Amino acid sequence: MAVCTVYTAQSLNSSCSISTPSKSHLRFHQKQVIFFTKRSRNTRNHVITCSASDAEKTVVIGLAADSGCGKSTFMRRLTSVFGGAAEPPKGGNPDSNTLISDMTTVICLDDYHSLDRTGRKEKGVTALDPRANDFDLMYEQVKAIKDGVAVDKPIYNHVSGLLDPPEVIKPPKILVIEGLHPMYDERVRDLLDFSIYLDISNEVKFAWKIQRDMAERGHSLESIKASIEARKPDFDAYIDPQKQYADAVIEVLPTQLIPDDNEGKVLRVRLIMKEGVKNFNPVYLFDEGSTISWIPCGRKLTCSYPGIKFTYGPDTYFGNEVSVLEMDGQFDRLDELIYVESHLSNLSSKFYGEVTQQMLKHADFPGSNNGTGFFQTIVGLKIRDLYEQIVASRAGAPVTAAKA
Ligand SMILES: Nc1ncnc2c1ncn2[C@@H]1O[C@H](COP(=O)(O)OP(=O)(O)OP(=O)(O)O)[C@@H](O)[C@H]1O
Ligand SMILES: O=C(CO)[C@H](O)[C@H](O)COP(=O)(O)O
Repeated sequence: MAVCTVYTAQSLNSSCSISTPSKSHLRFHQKQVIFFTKRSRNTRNHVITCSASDAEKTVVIGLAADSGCGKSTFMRRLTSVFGGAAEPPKGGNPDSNTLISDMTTVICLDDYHSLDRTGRKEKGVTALDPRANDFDLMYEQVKAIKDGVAVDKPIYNHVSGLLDPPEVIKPPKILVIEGLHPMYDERVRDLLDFSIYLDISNEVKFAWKIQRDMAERGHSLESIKASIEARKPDFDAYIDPQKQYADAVIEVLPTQLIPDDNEGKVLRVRLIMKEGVKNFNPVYLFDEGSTISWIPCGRKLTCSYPGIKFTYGPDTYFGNEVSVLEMDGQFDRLDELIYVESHLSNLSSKFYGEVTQQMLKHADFPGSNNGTGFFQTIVGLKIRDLYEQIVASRAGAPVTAAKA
């Protein structure tokens, strides 16, 4: 008996084909709703390909980071740039990890855990281990969404530690896949139009974990230390290496402005931007390509100890040419951020002061007084610009026939 799945096409122009062992290659022109047999053990060798017209294809963004490293906060800043509030699917599983707004759908890759909490314990693997994740399904579903086809995505329930029944994800304008492994599998990586890695140094990760898990969740210092230590080998093996593939990396380190600081409160944040990425022009300070060091604490920016220092310049990162914008220190007054903003170029803002406006709007989010919030907001604007460029270039280009 064949297993049937309903795929709803986003676009009236979606073009689909199915190749089966018996009927070599059938093509469909999509009208509204299509019923297809899904590739399964019972329908061996059925391959279904279905794509929206190029102009309507979903733009896919990857955001990688370890747990507790600011992905949700970044996503809230990003969706705000697009103007809408993101909410879980209406009427769905209350423990869904998905967030939907007018323009964006954010899915959490934890939903592709193939082993639930008990399964991982029995097999002695962590959630970071590729063996605990279903990359084939992740690839098939992200590809389907990119091609304009809705999917039944599983849900990993963080409350129960179980895999819940799936939820339908319809193709949005922008799909963000966030989690531990968006750039781990080459097939998934190739689907990304832009990728970001949040690289939080161990010292800072520890400080944030203590703040959240001790203060907000009642965990003990020892248990937090033990959990970080237990994850570290797999983090080093499977998560950290993904940063080499990212188009932008936000690196968060302890400050260099306070000698031997180990509090992790004042941060040095580096925005590492790959050169030559399609539809992405790195931000620069004063003079593109030059090496600049700037302490803006004068008449226009209030700085208390230890002050603020910006640096900017070209560098290499995993063999790639990059531009790096760095901010060490923190802002005293967010409204004065406009002074810094006005010295940066290629921000992709739509009006003078947009970065400052976004920062003021979310002044209560973690990291709003330092480079984490500032650079996350800038990357949000760059993603909006990338999306608009992709859409504009598709609109200008002749519609290509879908490939089977
Ligand atoms: N920029 C920041 N500055 C200070 N603390 C931060 C910052 N970003 C995140 N945090 C701390 O880390 C915690 C986790 O942040 P967030 O929920 O955004 O991370 P996450 O990667 O989505 O976590 P998880 O994967 O566990 O859901 C926050 O509650 C806060 O304590
Ligand atoms: O690394 C993680 C990503 O968020 C989680 O630890 C993983 O998803 C397992 O979740 P839980 O601890 O709720 O079972």
